[in-house]
Amino acid sequence: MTAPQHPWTAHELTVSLAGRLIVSCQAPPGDPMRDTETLVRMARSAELGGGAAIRANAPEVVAAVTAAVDLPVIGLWKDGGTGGDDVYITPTIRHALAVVEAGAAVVAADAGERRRPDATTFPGLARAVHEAGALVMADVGTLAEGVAAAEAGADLVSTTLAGYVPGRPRQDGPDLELVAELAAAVRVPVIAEGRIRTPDEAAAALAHGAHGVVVGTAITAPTALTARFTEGLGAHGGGRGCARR
Ligand SMILES: CC(=O)N[C@H](C=O)[C@@H](O)[C@H](O)[C@H](O)COP(=O)(O)O
Repeated sequence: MTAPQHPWTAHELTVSLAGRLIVSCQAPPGDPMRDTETLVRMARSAELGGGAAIRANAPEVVAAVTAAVDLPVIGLWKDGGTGGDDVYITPTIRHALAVVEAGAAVVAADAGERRRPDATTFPGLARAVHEAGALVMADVGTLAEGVAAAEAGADLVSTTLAGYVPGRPRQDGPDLELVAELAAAVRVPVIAEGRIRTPDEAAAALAHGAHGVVVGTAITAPTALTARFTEGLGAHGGGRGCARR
């Protein structure tokens, strides 16, 4: 196994993320932004804007982003169904080691106990990633998952899956209650992630005990952001003088 290009210690990573922004540079399947060079440009913009780390999906993108920015890259590999029953964020040790091989300083992986394509468990995956020289971010959806992930050796616990897997309602904004509960329950840094739409919400996450915040859609997803505006216009009326409702 090749050693990662940026071998960060857990302590160094913790210090570098304190109170800071991690920018998730991803695009869904079929989106015009789902292109490695485009995602690299997003990552470089995020670095220029003061981001402290980049979150990126798939080995090819992780490798390209790692080569292009001077920040720690939190890599993942989405594979499989996204229906809530299956683990799709770095579901197996094979996926995790490919992300390490691509140069990620940190591997983000679903820490849940839902269905996986093989016999991988999150504790086994965390061990394998550590042995390969990288750190582990546990993507969790509930307090219990976060506590178990920290016990299993996760270096960071992130609220990535809150509202997307069973256990928590999906809110419009971030699940700040879960952030606070996790921060009180685990000793590793808690990262607030999921549906953070504004700088105020990012600051609120820190005030609720988050060590750092991940923002994706609100920074790097023009299709979703455009749809938010077009839906807003659709809901509140048409052009001048045009009463639509
Ligand atoms: C649930 C899931 O699969 N989340 C993914 C995890 O990598 C990404 O699709 C999100 O964009 C990321 O978590 C950041 O969240 P938001 O885009 O809401 O700021």
